[in-house]
Amino acid sequence: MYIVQIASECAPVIKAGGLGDVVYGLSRELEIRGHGVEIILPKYDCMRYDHIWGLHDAYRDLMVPWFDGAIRCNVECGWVHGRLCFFIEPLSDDNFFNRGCYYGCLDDHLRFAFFSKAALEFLLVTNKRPDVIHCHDWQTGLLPVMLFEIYKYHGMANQRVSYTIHNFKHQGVAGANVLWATGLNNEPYYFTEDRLMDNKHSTAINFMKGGIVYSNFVNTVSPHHAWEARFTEVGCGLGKTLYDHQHKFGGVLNGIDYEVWNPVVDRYIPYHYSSDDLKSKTLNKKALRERLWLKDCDKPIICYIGRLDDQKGVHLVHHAIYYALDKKAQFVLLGAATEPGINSWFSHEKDHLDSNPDCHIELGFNEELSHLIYAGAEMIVVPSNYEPCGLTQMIGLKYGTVPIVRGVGGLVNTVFDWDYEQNKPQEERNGFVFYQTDNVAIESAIDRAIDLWYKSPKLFRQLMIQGMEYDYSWNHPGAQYVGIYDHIRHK
Ligand SMILES: Nc1ncnc2c1ncn2[C@@H]1O[C@H](COP(=O)(O)OP(=O)(O)O[C@H]2O[C@H](CO)[C@@H](O)[C@H](O)[C@H]2O)[C@@H](O)[C@H]1O
Repeated sequence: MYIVQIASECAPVIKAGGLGDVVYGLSRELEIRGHGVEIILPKYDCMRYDHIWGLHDAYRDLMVPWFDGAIRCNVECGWVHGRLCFFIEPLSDDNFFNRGCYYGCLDDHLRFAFFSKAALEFLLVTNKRPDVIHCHDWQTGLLPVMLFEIYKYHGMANQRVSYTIHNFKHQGVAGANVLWATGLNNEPYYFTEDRLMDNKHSTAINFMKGGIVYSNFVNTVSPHHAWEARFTEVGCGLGKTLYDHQHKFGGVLNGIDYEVWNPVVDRYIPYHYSSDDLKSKTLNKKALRERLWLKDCDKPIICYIGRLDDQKGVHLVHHAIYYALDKKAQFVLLGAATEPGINSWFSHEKDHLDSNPDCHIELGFNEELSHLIYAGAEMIVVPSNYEPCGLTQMIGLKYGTVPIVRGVGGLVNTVFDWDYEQNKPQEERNGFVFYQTDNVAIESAIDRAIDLWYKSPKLFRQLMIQGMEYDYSWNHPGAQYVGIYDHIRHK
């Protein structure tokens, strides 16, 4: 099959969070399975050019219709760790992707509507006719709308779209001007409940809803979150739309790329190790302490790695820091906040804890450091309010870093409580799970983990090894996506 992934991120060249990991890891798995894969991305000024090999012109002067005129684009292509990527660069005063950031601009809806339109134009004029176009998140939600309402009539009638939702919170809710910009000119036609009209604001359109309505198959990134999105408030207003389209909606658990996230081969950690040899994990712990100026002592290290965002349960992350320190553990946090309030809150905590020899707070995005933290820490907290899949607990498992998670979304599908899991025997349990959102809930899970570390080191070690032996690679999800592609191709 010939598959084109269209997304706003692809790790490690463009990565703000887990979306980037998934686009890269899934593409690699599909290639291993013998399929042809290309990836179309925006050409941001701030992407990691050092991860692109052989960047060169692929198409010049691509004219992309936009409002009453057109925007001229160049398309460049190069290899990102073996994956063929096309980067779209619009050349207009809008400067859509030359802003020193990936997201967070007031006109994000226009930036990514344009990107989706440009990606389709590029496929059209270069005669690329993929069997499946795989779109991701709200940024590309309008792409299937444009494909089936416009491009289908210009020679792209056989293309099918698979649409993956990584986060229901950000849906791309915008005014009608986007319709005019993208050539979806018939406003009354699109402004209906069964098409693009936002379920909460009847004067707005919703990109993600468009993706759900128009794509041939829609999925979110774990089976449990697929259920939550339909039946609870975490669908953020799209539950009814998902219900109406339930025949083509499901949950596919993400994988982890074990070429990138694997302590046996990880190129960012000083000591490689596997479940047979955990001594080298201790050497990484020492290296982590040296790097972050933490005291060398007989305490476990608990970490948090992730965006600092309401979704991630920042109040519990904050509480976990002080609670862990109180319970004779060290704490390392690596995170970036886009919201100014959360950013200044954690900056304040960083200043406050700066001289504490048991704690390090690193604010910002640092891919390399994240690998050393996964390798050096013994526990990772993931106290999310909601979590479509969650990659950090799966990476933690692979590195023998025991997850302490809140039982929501994909965390339910991947972490099984050492003490209380009913459906797995003791030798298949791999972490600690709590359910409520209050401090007491996370405290009791942290207590159980720290107690096991101090009082029963052999059992803690066994728990680490059990986690490392889980297979959360792309192997299984890769097969599921191929099944989906096959299904929609033959419909
Ligand atoms: N400051 C930092 N420095 C370095 N690395 C950092 C970092 N902050 C985060 N990361 C890395 O980014 C990734 C985050 O993965 P998450 O599963 O938490 O994704 P996120 O919530 O962004 O995405 C959404 O999409 C993913 C993919 O589908 C879903 O798993 C998830 O539930 C959903 O919310 C991990 O690889 C992590 O190591």
